[in-house]
Amino acid sequence: MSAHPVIVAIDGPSGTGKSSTSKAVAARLGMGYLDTGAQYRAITWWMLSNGVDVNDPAAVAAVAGKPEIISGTDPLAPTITVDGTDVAGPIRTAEVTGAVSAVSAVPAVRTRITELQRTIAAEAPAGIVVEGRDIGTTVLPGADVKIFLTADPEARAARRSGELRGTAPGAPDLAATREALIKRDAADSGRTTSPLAKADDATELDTTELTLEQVISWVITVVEDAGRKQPRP
Ligand SMILES: Nc1ncnc2c1ncn2[C@@H]1O[C@H](COP(=O)(O)OP(=O)(O)OP(=O)(O)O)[C@@H](O)[C@H]1O
Ligand SMILES: Nc1ccn([C@H]2C[C@H](O)[C@@H](COP(=O)(O)O)O2)c(=O)n1
Repeated sequence: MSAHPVIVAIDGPSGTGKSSTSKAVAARLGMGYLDTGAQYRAITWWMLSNGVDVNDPAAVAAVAGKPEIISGTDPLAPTITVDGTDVAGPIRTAEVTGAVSAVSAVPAVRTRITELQRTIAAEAPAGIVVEGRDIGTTVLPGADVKIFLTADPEARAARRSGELRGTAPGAPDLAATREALIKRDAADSGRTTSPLAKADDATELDTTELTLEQVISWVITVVEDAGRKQPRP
């Protein structure tokens, strides 16, 4: 038996497979799952819905504490609400995707969301897989397992493009998708506060040539090894 519930941090750029991998690992190991990108999207959705200028950091900071964001951590049915409204669909629109990097760069937003993330992780009874951009570096620097997923932009764009074509008529083509994800990664890596970065003690896995199932199996092995290494109570 583990001394404490295992905490797993999975970071990386957009489209590297963080969500798909984290959900599957958490489901198979009976752990919780937290999509931190969904939280930043939720606060961005609230700003847009309330007429806040998302390109004005002071305006965003002034109201960052207002929305109540609640994340459900069942990996088989993750949920996200803002002030009681289910926003799982609306946070995936192009408008939110286009604004989320600006909103998530505001320090007051990061402080607020980081606090939520730490509380959720600390209260997860069976451990949790938390995925995002700064989990291993800033949110949970003491995580038991830290993984940083990468993949080349072509592979990531092809994955995203296929996904968008399946769900959105008139979705952008491969080149536009590639440009958009490179632009978002640059904004997320270039911000001053808690940028997208690999923690020094994270293990990097390039998923370009791997199937999703291969990535999931590799992560499960790493997590199980970490669980075995924990001191017995
Ligand atoms: N190794 C893989 N091989 C092929 N397709 C993959 C692989 N990993 C993930 N995918 C697919 O790529 C798409 C993007 O994956 P996912 O949403 O998990 O990435 P992400 O890193 O969480 O992205 P974001 O940060 O933008 O939310 C999904 O359609 C997923 O099924
Ligand atoms: N830990 C995190 C998670 C996400 N973000 C920001 C930056 C991303 O572009 C955006 C959306 O994330 P996605 O849904 O694509 O995973 O949220 C962040 O700053 N820190």
